[in-house]
Amino acid sequence: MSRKKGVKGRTTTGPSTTGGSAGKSSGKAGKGSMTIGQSNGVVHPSRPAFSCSSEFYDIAFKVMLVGDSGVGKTCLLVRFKDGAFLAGSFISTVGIDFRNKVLDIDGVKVKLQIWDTAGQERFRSVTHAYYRDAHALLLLYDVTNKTSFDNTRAWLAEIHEYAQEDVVLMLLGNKADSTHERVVKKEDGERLAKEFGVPFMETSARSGLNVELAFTALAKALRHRSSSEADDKFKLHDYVSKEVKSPGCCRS
Ligand SMILES: Nc1nc2c(ncn2[C@@H]2O[C@H](COP(=O)(O)OP(=O)(O)OP(=O)(O)O)[C@@H](O)[C@H]2O)c(=O)[nH]1
Repeated sequence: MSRKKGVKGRTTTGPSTTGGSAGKSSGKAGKGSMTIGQSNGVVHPSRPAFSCSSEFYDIAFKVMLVGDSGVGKTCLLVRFKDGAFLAGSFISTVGIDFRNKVLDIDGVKVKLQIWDTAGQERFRSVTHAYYRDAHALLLLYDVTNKTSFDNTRAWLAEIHEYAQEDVVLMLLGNKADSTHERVVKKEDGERLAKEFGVPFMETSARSGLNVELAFTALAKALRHRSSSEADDKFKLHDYVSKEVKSPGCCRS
C-alpha cells in the first residue's frame, strides 16, 4: 500500500461550504465554514436553523471519528456523505477535517457535523482538543489489522480521559469486505464491545455495509436523548442489534 502524507480528500469533495479543516498551518479550526444557528454545538428544535449548504435543520450534533491511521475513517465519512468509495493511494489526514450531513430522524432534521481526525500519533494533541465538544464518537478498527484492534483499548482510555462522560460511543470493525485479509473475527469485536458496554457493528466503506446505519443510529440516539418527552426510551444497543447486517448478508 502506498502512503503519502498530505491533506486528504482535496481531490474528491474537499472542504467546501459543508466542511472545513483544522490542524494545518493556518490553524483555522474550521471557523470560516462553521454553521449558522449553532449554539454550543446543539441547536434546539424550537430554533430552526440552516447550514451553509442551505439545508435546514432543527438540531445539530458533533460526531468524531477516531481510531488508528489507515482504519478507514475518511473513507467511511466520504461513503456516508457522498455515497462513494475513495479507492487508490492512501493519503493520511493531517490534523482534523469535517463534513456536515442532515438526516431526517422521525420527522426531525438532525444535522451531524462529523469530524474526521488524523489517526497518526503526531496529531494526537490536536485531536484531544476536540473530544470535549463531541456528542458522539465512532471508534474504528480495521478487521485486516490486528494492531488497530489491539489499540482500541488505548483509544477507549483516551476517550474516557478527554470526552464528555455522557458521550454516545460506538465501536466499528471496518473493511468487513476484505474477507481474505481478515485477521480479527467479528466475535472478537463483539466481545470487546461487550466488555466496554458499547454497541458494535462491522462496516465497509468499500461496499457501504452498515455505513448509513452507524450514523443514523448515532443521530437517533442523540435526537432521542435531547427530546423532552418523558416516554422517549430509545435504546441504542437494541436498535443496533435489530438493524445490523452481517458482511455476508447485503451490501448496504
Ligand atoms: N477494502 C477496504 N479498504 C478500505 C475501506 N475503508 C478504507 N479502506 C482503505 O484503507 C486505506 C485507509 O483509509 P482512510 O480512510 O484513508 O484511513 P484513515 O483512518 O482516515 O487514516 P488516517 O487519515 O491516517 O487516520 C485506503 O487505502 C482506503 O482505500 C474498506 O471498507 N474496505
